Amino acid sequence: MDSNATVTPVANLQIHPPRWQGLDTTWTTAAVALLLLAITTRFISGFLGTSKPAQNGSQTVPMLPYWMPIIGHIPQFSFAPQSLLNKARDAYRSGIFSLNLGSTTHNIIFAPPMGGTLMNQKHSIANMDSVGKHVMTAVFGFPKSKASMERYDASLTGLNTCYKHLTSEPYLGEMVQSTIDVTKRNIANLVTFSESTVDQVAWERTSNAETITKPQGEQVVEISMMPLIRDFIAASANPSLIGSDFVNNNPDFFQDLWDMDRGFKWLATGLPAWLPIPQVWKAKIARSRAFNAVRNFDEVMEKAANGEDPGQDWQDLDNVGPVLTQRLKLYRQLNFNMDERAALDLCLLWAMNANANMLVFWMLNHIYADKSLLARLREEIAPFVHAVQPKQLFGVPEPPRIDTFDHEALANKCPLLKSCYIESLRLDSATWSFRVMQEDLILAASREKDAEKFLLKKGTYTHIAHSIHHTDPAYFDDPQTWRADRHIKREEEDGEVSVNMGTIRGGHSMCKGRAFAQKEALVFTAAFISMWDMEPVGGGAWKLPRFKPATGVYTTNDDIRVSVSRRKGLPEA
Ligand code: HEM
Repeated sequence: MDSNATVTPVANLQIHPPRWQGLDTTWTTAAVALLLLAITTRFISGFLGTSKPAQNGSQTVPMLPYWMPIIGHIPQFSFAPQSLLNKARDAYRSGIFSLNLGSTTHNIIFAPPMGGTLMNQKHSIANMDSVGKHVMTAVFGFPKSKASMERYDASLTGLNTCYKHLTSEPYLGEMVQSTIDVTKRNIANLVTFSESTVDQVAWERTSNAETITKPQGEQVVEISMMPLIRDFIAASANPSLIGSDFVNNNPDFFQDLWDMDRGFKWLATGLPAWLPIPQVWKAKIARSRAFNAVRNFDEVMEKAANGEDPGQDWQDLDNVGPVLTQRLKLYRQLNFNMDERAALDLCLLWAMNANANMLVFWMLNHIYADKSLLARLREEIAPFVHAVQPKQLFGVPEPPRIDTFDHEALANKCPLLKSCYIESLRLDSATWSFRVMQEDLILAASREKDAEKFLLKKGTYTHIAHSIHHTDPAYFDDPQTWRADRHIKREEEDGEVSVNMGTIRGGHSMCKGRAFAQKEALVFTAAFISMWDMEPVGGGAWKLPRFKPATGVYTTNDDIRVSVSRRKGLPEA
């Protein structure tokens, strides 16, 4: 041993456990405590959550057991909602269960009879007013002042009355005809085969279009299908609601609307824009631009109503649709300011575009993925939608066009097309209806005399989760498969064919635009398949994009590149 080495006296040696070892013990204790808490909570919530007898022969709504006090089902509901809901659907066959979300009770209904009864309740029993107001202010920018809120309350009945201009004749027919007129003009230019973006149409520019000349000389356009369909429909349907001037004067409006829709839940949180959360400020910037565009439109409408010149960009205000012209009268009557008008109209524009455009996108995916279905649909609609190839004049090739378009026949004489629409409502959307219980309400699980009855307590929240019913194997055979003719019923005696929604609701039953939505979906689908062929870029089987949850109809993050070409073999005009 080195004589210079210092010797540590053994008696003074103190052994300190390393710092990490102390932490380890704390973690282990915490983990054991957490585990015990979870097991106890699971046991107690399982016991307390069972259905118990309640007033007038009813029983309480059973609650799914959970593992954590206070937060309850929030973790599973946030990260894997569909599997949580499907598991609960299979466990509670009466059609109702409840969840604990942050110590508030949320009843989830998936049996159609209970859903229907709840939706038909008066506002004094079940309503969504508080949520509606929150969404209107946080998402659409309605002013929060007391005076604005009072005007909002005062307008609700009038706003509802205005919706008759969206749902009934002759207004509905006028809107559908206006959409057809624009679509007939636009569909010939779904893709223009222009190499330069300057010469392309708006929906091509947002879809990254590339013109390709094939070895045989045929030209095709490779393009992103989702923005193509979504933006084409926006440009072609919205003039029927808000007039052609608004659509022409605001070429970027719909991009802002999509950004807003993408950030919908972030806007709904009400978080301020200065927080370093990109989704919040992106959605707020988009909302602010979209809001200003609509506000400008509302100012122009007011000017025109006062007999003033609205300016040279606004010379076609007479084609603004019936709902908004009717709303203008209400706004003036109730002295609405421009911010209030803009928020309400922005909400309507969002409702018109957020679901319907994507629904057509999904329908077209299923249809083009199956060549035999595409051929059967083309045959079915041919008598009612005449796509023709005009004769070549003076050596100049003329693009094909649609000559006649019978939308009544599409709805009444094309069962396969209509069944495709219902099938996409069933499987390509996850709509959700929501009510706050203002009073106790007893709901029967079915229409049978001795059906089970459930008590929905005042102060709880009730949701109708349509998608849980739509994928319920007890109602739909092989529920996850999209089947084009699933909703066609053929009478045994006379072979008469009918197509109806059956128990499919999709929240659609409460949607004020449902009549228009169905008509436009049939019109757009018929227009696309009559005029254009689509193949996946690079050939091979069609790959369906993956769903991304949205506020209703699913959207997708997948970029589906398709090769679009003119349909061959159209009859000569
Ligand atoms: C297939 C496409 C569509 C689907 C799946 C759909 C779905 C829905 C749903 C689930 C609601 C909420 C219902 C509730 O729980 O109270 C709703 C409301 C609404 N929808 Fe639609 N919608 C579609 C198309 C449209 C279109 C094209 C328009 C406009 C032309 C429209 C206008 C409205 C309006 C104004 C409301 C609000 C009603 C209110 O304030 O009570 N919707 N829609």
